[in-house]
Amino acid sequence: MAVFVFGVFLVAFAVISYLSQRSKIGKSSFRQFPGPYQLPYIGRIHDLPVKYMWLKFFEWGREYGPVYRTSMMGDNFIIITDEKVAEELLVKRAKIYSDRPAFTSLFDSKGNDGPEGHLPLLGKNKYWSRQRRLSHSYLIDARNKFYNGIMNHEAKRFLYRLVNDPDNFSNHLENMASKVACEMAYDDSSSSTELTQHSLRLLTQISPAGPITNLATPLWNLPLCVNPWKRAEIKRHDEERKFWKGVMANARAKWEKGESRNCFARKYFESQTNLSGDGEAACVFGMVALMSIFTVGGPLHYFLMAMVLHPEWLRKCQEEIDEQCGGKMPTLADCPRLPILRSCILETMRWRPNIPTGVAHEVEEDDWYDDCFIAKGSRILPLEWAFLRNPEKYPDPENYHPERYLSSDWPTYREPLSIYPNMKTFTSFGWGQRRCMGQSQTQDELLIACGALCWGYNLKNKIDVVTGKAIEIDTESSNSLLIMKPSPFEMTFEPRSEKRREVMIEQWRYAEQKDMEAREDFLRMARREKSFMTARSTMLNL
Ligand code: HEM
Repeated sequence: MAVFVFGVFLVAFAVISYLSQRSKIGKSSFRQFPGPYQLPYIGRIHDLPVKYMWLKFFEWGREYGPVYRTSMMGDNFIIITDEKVAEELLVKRAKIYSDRPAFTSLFDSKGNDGPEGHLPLLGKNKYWSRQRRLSHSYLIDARNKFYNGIMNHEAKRFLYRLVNDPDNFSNHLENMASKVACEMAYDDSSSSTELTQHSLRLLTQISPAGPITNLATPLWNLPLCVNPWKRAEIKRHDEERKFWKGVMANARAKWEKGESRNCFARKYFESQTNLSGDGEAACVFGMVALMSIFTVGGPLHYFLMAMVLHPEWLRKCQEEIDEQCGGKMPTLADCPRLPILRSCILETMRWRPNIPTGVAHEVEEDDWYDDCFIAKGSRILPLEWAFLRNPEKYPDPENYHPERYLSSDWPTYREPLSIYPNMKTFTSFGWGQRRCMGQSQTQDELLIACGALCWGYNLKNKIDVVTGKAIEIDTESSNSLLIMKPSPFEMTFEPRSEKRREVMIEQWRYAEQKDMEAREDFLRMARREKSFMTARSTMLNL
């Protein structure tokens, strides 16, 4: 019976959406964008591979031009493959191009029913606007006041872990990013592993390669008793909220005892905000923390890969660091003197972009571009993979060329090298009012982490013990989630010298000891102050 009802529903839905699409387009005397022939309702969903979907979009871009249309399951898509068009629509016309499309396999992803959602996925509503403003100001504050120390500390831990357990590098680098995020949000990194797990579950849930309901969207509306996807999402959703609210409650308890150091939670408890309460704040900080794991982890994986494949660039980074940082691990203060390192990082992110499909915006009103009609509700996809493979801006785009930022022979070269290249205008961070808020954090964290890796290690292919030959790395194989990460690969981390190995061990032991002492000193002071305040108020009440 359920299958019959579902079948009727599907057919009715297909007919209605086909007719409404036709009537809308028919109403307009304007041209339509070119694009592949669309089948009623399903559009071209059958052409889109779940794996590496961006490659198909890229191929269509070559066939149909810089802006083309397609559709899937009743949703219209406008795919942009030229950054000038993205600039025109998503930045200059941001007023109507800053909404987000709904994610079918999440409950109320746009936040129409309340504020406790996922900030990057919220529609353009009052919750998004206040949460964005708040997190933006907290991230700036963290950059100015305290995250440098956290990043340095975690980079030292990372290098130390690689000395002892190099084969597990992928987990170590994600854990480093997660610990930085947890410290920034809660002054407590003990939940970093759990945060990473929640990140992966959410990322899977919203990616085309996740549950089938992301593509076969009508399945999401089946009754709960025959809907395993919705039941799984209820579980994931509840566990995620329980986790976020749990860490927030711990942060509040710590703050109430006066034992919380600089972090987002403390700033929130101490200031007036227009959030609705701890529940909303828990979601904002949880989400910002969660956003920083795979976004930083992906480029770090690819940086390692690039350095193994291009030892000449590793050597150049090492020479630059040795000359400019006085034999020490680089810090943010060294950034202006490290253009080669910055170029290698940026080129890594161009060569293997983190979010290759880009993140879709939704247009709120009917609009026209170049005489072509864009219907209200269309999803606008700025195809990042295509922007970063534009041969005019990035000659020989398939290959790794950090020199494109270092030599005036290349179109992307810009002076002074103490400032450029940087990530400020890099398209990967999105567009207009929805542009990423983590760009500075990414730039700083990658500089510290990649700088530390080059300073500490020679990065090489792993040698097969049987054949004695180098194990090749497949640079094209990756996950197919919204945030890209390479398929597992092997490599060798060889300390640059025995002395450097000892320094990496010693500097972590020292940093760990100092961190423990700083925490204990802070606690001692906090407790002393608290007992002083208690005694004072008792005296005043006498
Ligand atoms: C390589 C690193 C990163 C890349 C490539 C990246 C990319 C993006 C992109 C493409 C968007 C959507 C922009 C749009 O809709 O036009 C976005 C949004 C966002 N990013 Fe990032 N991101 C990165 C790192 C981070 C980090 C570390 C954080 C954490 C602080 C972060 C927090 C956010 C937030 C909160 C949004 C939502 C903005 C909104 O919807 O208003 N991102 N990011």
